Amino acid sequence: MLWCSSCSLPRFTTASTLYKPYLSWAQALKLPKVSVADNKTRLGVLPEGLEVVSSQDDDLQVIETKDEKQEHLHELVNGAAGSVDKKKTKKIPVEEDRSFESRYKLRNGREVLEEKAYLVGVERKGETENEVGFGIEESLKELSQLADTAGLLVVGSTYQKLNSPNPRTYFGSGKVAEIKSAIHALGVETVIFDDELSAGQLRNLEKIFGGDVRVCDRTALILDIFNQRAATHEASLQVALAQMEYQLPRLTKMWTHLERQAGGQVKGMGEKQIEVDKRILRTQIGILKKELQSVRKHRKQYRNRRVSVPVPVVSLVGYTNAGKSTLLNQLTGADVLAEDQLFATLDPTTRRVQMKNGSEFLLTDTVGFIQKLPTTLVAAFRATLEEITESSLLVHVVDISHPLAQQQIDAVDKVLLELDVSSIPKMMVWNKVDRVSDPQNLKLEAEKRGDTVCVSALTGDGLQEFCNAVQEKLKESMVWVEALIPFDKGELLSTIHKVGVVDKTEYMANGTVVRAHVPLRFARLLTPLRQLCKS
Ligand SMILES: Nc1nc2c(ncn2[C@@H]2O[C@H](COP(=O)(O)OP(=O)(O)OP(=O)(O)O)[C@@H](O)[C@H]2O)c(=O)[nH]1
Ligand SMILES: [Mg+2]
Repeated sequence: MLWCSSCSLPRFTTASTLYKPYLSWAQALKLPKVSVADNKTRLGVLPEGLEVVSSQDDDLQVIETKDEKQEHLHELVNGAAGSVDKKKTKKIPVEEDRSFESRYKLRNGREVLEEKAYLVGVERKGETENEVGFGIEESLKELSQLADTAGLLVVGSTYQKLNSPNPRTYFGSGKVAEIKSAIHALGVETVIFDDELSAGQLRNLEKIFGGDVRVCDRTALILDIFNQRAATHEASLQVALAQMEYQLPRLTKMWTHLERQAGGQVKGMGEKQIEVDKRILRTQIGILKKELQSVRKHRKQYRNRRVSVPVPVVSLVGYTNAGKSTLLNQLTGADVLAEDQLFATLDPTTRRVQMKNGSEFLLTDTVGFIQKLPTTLVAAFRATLEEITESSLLVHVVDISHPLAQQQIDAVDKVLLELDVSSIPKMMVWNKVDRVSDPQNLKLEAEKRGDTVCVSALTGDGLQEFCNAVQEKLKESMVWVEALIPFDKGELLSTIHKVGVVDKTEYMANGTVVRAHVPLRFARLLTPLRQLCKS
């Protein structure tokens, strides 16, 4: 994760040339961004190996005595020393003796040292789970996966029961002190909160934790992942927009250090600077929105062209990591990136699925959802998600082998509600059945529910049933027609086979009688031929 060198906010890099307002401290040092062995040492990865940039000799020692120090730290955190509460501070399982070398990861073609991260969450008093049913430990586990996806190394986590967060520091002073001693003992570089923090909370916590320790929240982490993964121009623009909208309210008080430096004699100087910064950011937001509009216009034209052949569009939606891209790849031979990480897909990909009976539908893979999805992101991705709103059928893909499958379903339904797609027919796919202990029983349960199919996108099990179910479901949004197609209009007949669901064809002396479900727009085209059939 990169950080702004002049303020306490995460620095979001982006492919967009429009947005490069800040330098990270690593860039300021003209070094590839790497992590630190403790709070003072800065290391640069050079082709020849490690170079210690810090001039302090004792920093060198820290690296050499790493294992010893690590042991000592474990003692500290596990309660042998220091004030860390054994019950509430839990180490997320990581390899105990992860060597210094193994912390190196290849990212964007460059070897970098993983930053050490510490996770912090809150359990509301009287609530054992949040609004979509995630308990605090489950939510922290997911946060840990997010951190891993972002390239961070989670070394510990903690949570506390609270009535309501402290407006200044989120937690009370006792808990903040406890976190401080834990993160210093572990040599943590980034503290990640599971809930959104205000600008003031971010600044105050960084001040208390001191040194180079950075504080961020779940939203910033997700934005960072999206930023790393945005592959197309449109995705980069959307993420940049979401990042700026996230930063705008957090600029408050960023410049108050100017007033302090001037001995308080230039009161209001910080205020003015905030206004200037906000204006610059707003201007950049405006430029980005315009650029996005033009990119979207272009995409819409392309989509309209596609719509002129009325092949039904089926959209895959679902929780991140449910297996949407794997399903698309299996059915269409596409090579969309599918991996065991969160938010592997950001851009919608559409491919044609051809059935054995000649029917076709277009299958669209979309960005995955997650609980506590930042509203700024939902808004930024609304245009991409337009693909969903214009589809004939939504297929909700669920990782049924996940212990929190039901909670994930609820979280997806919540986002779908925000997108206002209730009028579009929906069906459910229980994916990853190869990982459940009793697939037969699961299949019976799915049958009982209706509109639910069990598949394994990985092994291909159940894919034929899935396609059949999609066709049945698509019929709901189509109209029934009976038409006489003259023999010289053979191409029309093949289009009916492609875009509709044909029930029966009968060859007559003057043409072919076809009985089928077809999309409404196409049925209108067939009106004269339907009359022929009746006469
Ligand atoms: N065992 C098993 N693993 C699967 C199956 N389907 C997908 N996976 C694995 O689950 C992981 C996530 O799959 P993706 O297809 O990337 O999931 P996604 O829903 O597209 O995820 P996002 O793009 O992050 O929203 C990958 O490691 C897949 O190999 C399945 O049916 N069985
Ligand atoms: Mg995907």
